[in-house]
Amino acid sequence: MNAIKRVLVMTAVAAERDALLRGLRGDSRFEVALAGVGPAAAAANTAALLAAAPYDLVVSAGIAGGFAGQAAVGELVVASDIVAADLGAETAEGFSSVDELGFGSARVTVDGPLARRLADALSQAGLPVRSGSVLTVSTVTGTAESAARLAARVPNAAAEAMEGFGVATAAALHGLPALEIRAVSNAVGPRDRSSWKIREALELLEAAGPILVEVLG
Ligand SMILES: O=C(O)c1cccc(C(=O)CC[C@H]2O[C@@H](n3cnc4c(=O)[nH]cnc43)[C@H](O)[C@@H]2O)c1
Repeated sequence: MNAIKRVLVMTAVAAERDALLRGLRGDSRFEVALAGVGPAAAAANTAALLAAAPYDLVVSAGIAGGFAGQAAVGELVVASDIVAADLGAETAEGFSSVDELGFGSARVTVDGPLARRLADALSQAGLPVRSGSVLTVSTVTGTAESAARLAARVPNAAAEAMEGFGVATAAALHGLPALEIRAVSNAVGPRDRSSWKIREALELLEAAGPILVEVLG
Protein backbone atom coordinates (compact mmCIF):
# COMPACT_ATOMS: atom_id res chain seq x y z
CA MET A 1 0.00 0.00 0.00
CA ASN A 2 1.25 3.50 -0.82
CA ALA A 3 1.92 5.77 2.17
CA ILE A 4 -1.01 7.99 3.08
CA LYS A 5 0.35 11.48 3.60
CA ARG A 6 -2.72 13.63 3.07
CA VAL A 7 -6.33 12.72 3.83
CA LEU A 8 -9.34 14.77 2.76
CA VAL A 9 -12.35 14.26 5.03
CA MET A 10 -15.70 15.60 3.77
CA THR A 11 -18.67 16.23 6.08
CA ALA A 12 -22.08 17.61 5.17
CA VAL A 13 -22.40 20.23 7.89
CA ALA A 14 -20.23 22.25 10.26
CA ALA A 15 -21.24 20.33 13.42
CA GLU A 16 -19.88 17.11 11.88
CA ARG A 17 -16.72 18.85 10.70
CA ASP A 18 -16.10 20.32 14.15
CA ALA A 19 -16.61 16.96 15.87
CA LEU A 20 -14.04 15.38 13.60
CA LEU A 21 -11.61 18.25 14.01
CA ARG A 22 -11.77 17.80 17.78
CA GLY A 23 -11.14 14.06 17.38
CA LEU A 24 -8.27 14.49 14.93
CA ARG A 25 -6.54 16.78 17.45
CA GLY A 26 -4.82 19.01 14.95
CA ASP A 27 -3.11 16.23 12.98
CA SER A 28 -1.76 18.12 9.98
CA ARG A 29 -2.19 15.18 7.58
CA PHE A 30 -5.97 15.60 7.69
CA GLU A 31 -8.04 18.32 6.10
CA VAL A 32 -11.72 18.37 7.05
CA ALA A 33 -13.96 20.29 4.66
CA LEU A 34 -17.65 20.87 4.04
CA ALA A 35 -19.34 18.84 1.32
CA GLY A 36 -22.79 20.34 1.73
CA VAL A 37 -25.89 18.19 1.98
CA GLY A 38 -26.63 15.69 -0.79
CA PRO A 39 -24.59 13.87 -3.41
CA ALA A 40 -24.41 16.67 -5.97
CA ALA A 41 -22.98 19.28 -3.58
CA ALA A 42 -20.69 16.63 -2.11
CA ALA A 43 -19.31 15.62 -5.50
CA ALA A 44 -18.80 19.21 -6.67
CA ASN A 45 -17.12 20.38 -3.45
CA THR A 46 -14.91 17.28 -3.22
CA ALA A 47 -13.86 17.56 -6.86
CA ALA A 48 -12.95 21.23 -6.41
CA LEU A 49 -10.72 20.46 -3.42
CA LEU A 50 -9.07 17.49 -5.14
CA ALA A 51 -8.27 19.68 -8.15
CA ALA A 52 -6.60 22.26 -5.90
CA ALA A 53 -4.29 20.10 -3.76
CA PRO A 54 -2.85 16.57 -3.71
CA TYR A 55 -4.41 13.93 -1.46
CA ASP A 56 -3.88 10.19 -1.03
CA LEU A 57 -7.26 9.25 0.42
CA VAL A 58 -10.75 10.74 0.60
CA VAL A 59 -13.18 10.01 3.46
CA SER A 60 -16.90 10.78 3.63
CA ALA A 61 -17.88 11.14 7.28
CA GLY A 62 -20.83 12.25 9.37
CA ILE A 63 -23.98 11.08 11.03
CA ALA A 64 -26.43 8.67 9.41
CA GLY A 65 -29.56 6.63 9.69
CA GLY A 66 -29.07 2.97 10.63
CA PHE A 67 -31.04 0.05 9.19
CA ALA A 68 -32.90 -2.07 11.76
CA GLY A 69 -30.95 -5.16 12.72
CA GLN A 70 -27.80 -3.86 11.01
CA ALA A 71 -26.67 -0.71 12.80
CA ALA A 72 -28.25 0.75 15.92
CA VAL A 73 -28.31 4.33 17.13
CA GLY A 74 -25.00 4.92 18.88
CA GLU A 75 -22.97 2.64 16.60
CA LEU A 76 -20.39 3.49 13.97
CA VAL A 77 -20.59 2.12 10.44
CA VAL A 78 -17.55 1.69 8.23
CA ALA A 79 -18.72 1.29 4.64
CA SER A 80 -17.84 -1.94 2.85
CA ASP A 81 -19.14 -0.21 -0.27
CA ILE A 82 -21.09 2.91 -1.15
CA VAL A 83 -24.34 2.61 -3.07
CA ALA A 84 -26.45 5.36 -4.66
CA ALA A 85 -29.62 3.57 -3.70
CA ASP A 86 -32.09 5.74 -5.62
CA LEU A 87 -30.06 6.16 -8.81
CA GLY A 88 -32.05 4.36 -11.46
CA ALA A 89 -35.56 4.13 -12.83
CA GLU A 90 -38.94 2.94 -11.65
CA THR A 91 -40.36 0.32 -13.97
CA ALA A 92 -43.57 -1.68 -13.97
CA GLU A 93 -41.53 -4.50 -12.40
CA GLY A 94 -40.00 -2.27 -9.73
CA PHE A 95 -36.76 -0.32 -9.35
CA SER A 96 -33.93 -0.75 -11.87
CA SER A 97 -30.50 0.57 -10.92
CA VAL A 98 -28.37 2.44 -13.42
CA ASP A 99 -26.23 -0.72 -13.57
CA GLU A 100 -29.24 -2.73 -14.76
CA LEU A 101 -30.19 0.04 -17.17
CA GLY A 102 -26.68 0.04 -18.63
CA PHE A 103 -25.88 3.66 -17.76
CA GLY A 104 -22.93 3.22 -15.41
CA SER A 105 -22.76 2.15 -11.82
CA ALA A 106 -24.54 3.15 -8.63
CA ARG A 107 -21.84 1.45 -6.54
CA VAL A 108 -18.39 2.74 -5.64
CA THR A 109 -15.96 0.36 -4.05
CA VAL A 110 -14.01 1.53 -1.03
CA ASP A 111 -10.43 0.65 -0.14
CA GLY A 112 -11.44 -2.72 1.33
CA PRO A 113 -8.28 -3.59 3.30
CA LEU A 114 -8.14 -0.10 4.77
CA ALA A 115 -11.84 -0.18 5.68
CA ARG A 116 -11.35 -3.51 7.45
CA ARG A 117 -8.29 -2.23 9.33
CA LEU A 118 -10.24 0.83 10.40
CA ALA A 119 -13.23 -1.22 11.59
CA ASP A 120 -10.92 -3.58 13.49
CA ALA A 121 -9.07 -0.71 15.15
CA LEU A 122 -12.32 1.03 16.14
CA SER A 123 -13.57 -2.21 17.64
CA GLN A 124 -10.29 -2.80 19.50
CA ALA A 125 -10.58 0.71 20.89
CA GLY A 126 -13.90 -0.33 22.41
CA LEU A 127 -16.11 1.62 20.01
CA PRO A 128 -19.26 -0.10 18.70
CA VAL A 129 -18.75 -0.58 14.98
CA ARG A 130 -20.44 -2.36 12.09
CA SER A 131 -19.43 -2.91 8.50
CA GLY A 132 -21.85 -2.91 5.61
CA SER A 133 -23.06 -1.00 2.59
CA VAL A 134 -23.71 2.67 3.25
CA LEU A 135 -26.46 3.96 0.98
CA THR A 136 -26.48 7.45 -0.46
CA VAL A 137 -29.98 8.85 -0.91
CA SER A 138 -31.24 12.24 -2.05
CA THR A 139 -34.33 11.99 0.15
CA VAL A 140 -34.11 10.92 3.79
CA THR A 141 -36.20 7.78 4.17
CA GLY A 142 -39.33 8.55 6.16
CA THR A 143 -41.54 5.46 6.23
CA ALA A 144 -41.18 1.82 7.24
CA GLU A 145 -42.22 0.79 3.71
CA SER A 146 -39.43 2.80 2.07
CA ALA A 147 -36.91 1.48 4.60
CA ALA A 148 -37.94 -2.10 3.83
CA ARG A 149 -37.76 -1.44 0.07
CA LEU A 150 -34.20 -0.09 0.38
CA ALA A 151 -33.11 -2.95 2.63
CA ALA A 152 -34.45 -5.42 0.07
CA ARG A 153 -32.75 -3.53 -2.78
CA VAL A 154 -29.36 -3.60 -1.03
CA PRO A 155 -29.33 -6.67 1.23
CA ASN A 156 -26.12 -5.65 3.06
CA ALA A 157 -27.32 -2.09 3.76
CA ALA A 158 -26.21 -0.94 7.22
CA ALA A 159 -26.78 2.82 7.03
CA GLU A 160 -28.06 5.61 4.83
CA ALA A 161 -26.71 9.12 4.43
CA MET A 162 -26.66 11.67 1.62
CA GLU A 163 -23.09 12.39 0.52
CA GLY A 164 -20.91 9.27 0.28
CA PHE A 165 -21.58 8.45 -3.36
CA GLY A 166 -20.75 12.00 -4.45
CA VAL A 167 -17.56 12.15 -2.39
CA ALA A 168 -16.40 8.71 -3.54
CA THR A 169 -17.23 9.42 -7.20
CA ALA A 170 -15.07 12.55 -7.12
CA ALA A 171 -12.28 10.54 -5.48
CA ALA A 172 -12.55 7.81 -8.11
CA LEU A 173 -12.34 10.37 -10.93
CA HIS A 174 -9.03 11.49 -9.37
CA GLY A 175 -7.85 7.89 -9.08
CA LEU A 176 -7.99 8.04 -5.28
CA PRO A 177 -9.28 5.48 -2.78
CA ALA A 178 -12.28 6.38 -0.65
CA LEU A 179 -13.78 5.40 2.69
CA GLU A 180 -17.02 6.27 4.42
CA ILE A 181 -17.52 6.33 8.17
CA ARG A 182 -20.81 7.20 9.82
CA ALA A 183 -22.12 7.51 13.35
CA VAL A 184 -25.74 6.41 13.57
CA SER A 185 -27.97 9.16 14.97
CA ASN A 186 -31.36 7.71 14.05
CA ALA A 187 -33.08 4.65 12.70
CA VAL A 188 -33.96 4.56 9.01
CA GLY A 189 -37.74 4.65 8.88
CA PRO A 190 -40.69 6.70 10.10
CA ARG A 191 -39.60 10.30 10.46
CA ASP A 192 -39.27 11.51 14.05
CA ARG A 193 -36.59 14.20 13.97
CA SER A 194 -37.02 14.87 17.71
CA SER A 195 -35.69 11.38 18.49
CA TRP A 196 -32.43 11.82 16.54
CA LYS A 197 -29.45 11.42 18.89
CA ILE A 198 -27.32 13.98 17.12
CA ARG A 199 -25.17 15.03 20.08
CA GLU A 200 -24.35 11.41 20.92
CA ALA A 201 -23.55 10.62 17.28
CA LEU A 202 -21.26 13.64 17.04
CA GLU A 203 -19.47 12.50 20.23
CA LEU A 204 -18.99 9.08 18.65
CA LEU A 205 -17.60 10.68 15.51
CA GLU A 206 -15.18 12.65 17.68
CA ALA A 207 -14.16 9.46 19.51
CA ALA A 208 -13.39 7.85 16.14
CA GLY A 209 -10.96 10.68 15.32
CA PRO A 210 -7.89 9.34 17.15
CA ILE A 211 -8.44 5.91 15.58
CA LEU A 212 -8.57 7.50 12.12
CA VAL A 213 -5.20 9.12 12.90
CA GLU A 214 -3.78 5.80 14.10
CA VAL A 215 -4.93 3.83 11.07
CA LEU A 216 -4.89 6.35 8.22
CA GLY A 217 -2.40 8.97 9.28
O1 LIG B 1 -29.15 19.92 13.90
C1 LIG B 1 -27.99 19.65 14.20
O2 LIG B 1 -27.42 20.04 15.24
C2 LIG B 1 -27.21 18.80 13.29
C3 LIG B 1 -25.91 18.47 13.62
C4 LIG B 1 -25.20 17.65 12.78
C5 LIG B 1 -25.78 17.16 11.63
C6 LIG B 1 -27.09 17.49 11.32
C7 LIG B 1 -27.72 16.99 10.12
O3 LIG B 1 -28.89 17.12 9.90
C8 LIG B 1 -26.84 16.31 9.17
C9 LIG B 1 -27.54 15.91 7.90
C10 LIG B 1 -26.77 14.79 7.32
O4 LIG B 1 -26.94 13.65 8.13
C11 LIG B 1 -27.01 12.52 7.35
N1 LIG B 1 -28.16 11.74 7.83
C12 LIG B 1 -28.44 11.55 9.13
N2 LIG B 1 -29.49 10.71 9.26
C13 LIG B 1 -29.88 10.38 8.02
C14 LIG B 1 -30.92 9.53 7.53
O5 LIG B 1 -31.68 8.87 8.25
N3 LIG B 1 -31.03 9.44 6.17
C15 LIG B 1 -30.22 10.12 5.34
N4 LIG B 1 -29.24 10.93 5.79
C16 LIG B 1 -29.05 11.05 7.11
C17 LIG B 1 -27.04 12.97 5.91
O6 LIG B 1 -25.81 12.67 5.35
C18 LIG B 1 -27.27 14.47 5.97
O7 LIG B 1 -26.51 15.20 5.09
C19 LIG B 1 -27.81 18.32 12.13
